[in-house]
Amino acid sequence: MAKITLSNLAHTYFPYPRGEQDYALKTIDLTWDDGGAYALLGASGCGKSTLLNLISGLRRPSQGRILFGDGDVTDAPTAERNIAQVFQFPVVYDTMTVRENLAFPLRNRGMKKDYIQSRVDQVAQMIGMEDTLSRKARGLTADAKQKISLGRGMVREDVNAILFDEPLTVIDPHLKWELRTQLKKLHQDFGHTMIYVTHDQTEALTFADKVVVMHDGRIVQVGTPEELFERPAHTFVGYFIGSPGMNLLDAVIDSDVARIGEHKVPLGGTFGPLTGRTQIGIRPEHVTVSRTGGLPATILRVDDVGRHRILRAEVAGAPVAVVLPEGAELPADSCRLIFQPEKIGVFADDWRMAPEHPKDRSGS
Ligand SMILES: Nc1ncnc2c1ncn2[C@@H]1O[C@H](COP(=O)(O)OP(=O)(O)OP(=O)(O)O)[C@@H](O)[C@H]1O
Repeated sequence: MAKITLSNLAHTYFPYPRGEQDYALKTIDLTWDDGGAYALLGASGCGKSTLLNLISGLRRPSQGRILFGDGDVTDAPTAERNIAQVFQFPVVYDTMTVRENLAFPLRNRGMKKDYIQSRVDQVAQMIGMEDTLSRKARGLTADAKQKISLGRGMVREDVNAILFDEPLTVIDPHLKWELRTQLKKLHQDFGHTMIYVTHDQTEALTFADKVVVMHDGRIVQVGTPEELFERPAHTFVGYFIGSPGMNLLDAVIDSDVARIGEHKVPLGGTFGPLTGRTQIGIRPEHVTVSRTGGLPATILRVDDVGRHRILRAEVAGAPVAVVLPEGAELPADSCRLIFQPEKIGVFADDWRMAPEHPKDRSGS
C-alpha cells in the first residue's frame, strides 16, 4: 500500500485545448493518505471517472505527475500500478464458478493454492457468497455478479489502492445499505486505501472518513462529512451536501452585517471588503421561524418528509428552506425568518470567506 500524490495534474480529451474550458480536469494537487477511506463525490460529468482512470493508469494525464509513495508512476502501465478497480457494472467470467472468479486475480499473480483457497473463502464470507462458491456465474442476478466484482476487487492483499467507480449502481436499493456498511467494515479490517466514486451524498458520507468533493473539473473541498456540512468551502458543497441543501442568498456584505434589500442580517464575524458576487449561506437546520424579528418571508408550502417537515419560503425572491421543529405552528402565508449568525457562511464568487475577526461574544 502507498500514499498517492497527484501533483499539478490536469487532463483534457481535446488534442488542441483552447483553454481551461476544454479540460475535464483542471489543475489538481492532492494527497491520498495510505490506508484512508475516501469518497470522491460530485455531480455527473464533473470529472470523477477521469480522475480514477488517471490514477489506475487507464489514461495518461495531459499534465502533471502521479506518485505512489515516492515512486513516479505517471508513465507506468496499469499492471505495474498494483491497483484494483471495481466498475459500475459487473465484470465477471460467466463460464467460471464464483470461486474461480474470486481466485482469478490471485492465480494471475501466481499465489500458492492453499493461500488462494483460504483467501477466497474469507472474501466469500465477507460478501455473503460462501454458499454459492461452486455455482457458475452465469445465471446469477446482477446483484450477485456485482458482489463478485466487489470481492474480486478486494481479494488481493498487496494492492496499492482499491478504486470503486459507482459500484452499487446495479445493486437493489435494500442491499445497497448492507453492502456499503460491509465495505466500511472491510476497510476497517484490512486497511487498504480505498477511493469510492459516487454522486450520491449518502453513499459518500456513510462510507468515507474523508470526502473529496469535485465540481466542474476541480476539487472544491476535502473534508470529513461534518466539515462539509458545517463549513462548506464552496457554494457547490453547500447545496450538494445536506437535504435540502444550504440556502444561498445574494447579499451585500458590510462588515458584520449582510444587507438583503433593505434588511440587515447580523453575521458571526467582521468581514473586510469583498469583490465579485457575494452571498450568504445558511443551512435549513439553522433557520428559525419567528413572528416578530427577522427577514420577512412568503410561505410557499410545507413538505412532510417523514422525519420532519420542511417549510419552503421565499425571501427577497430567493427560495429558502427551513427544517421545522416538531409541533411547530405556522402562520398562514407569511412569517419572519431568523438565521443563526454564527452558522452563516459568507461566499465571494462561490468561495467561502473567512472573517477578519470573529464576533466578540462578550458583547463588549
Ligand atoms: N472519452 C472521452 N472523450 C471525450 N470526453 C470525455 C471522455 N470521457 C469523459 N469525457 C468528458 O469529460 C468530462 C468529465 O467526465 P467524467 O466521466 O470523468 O465525469 P464523471 O464525474 O465521472 O461523470 P459520471 O458520474 O456521469 O460518470 C465530461 O465533460 C465528459 O463529457
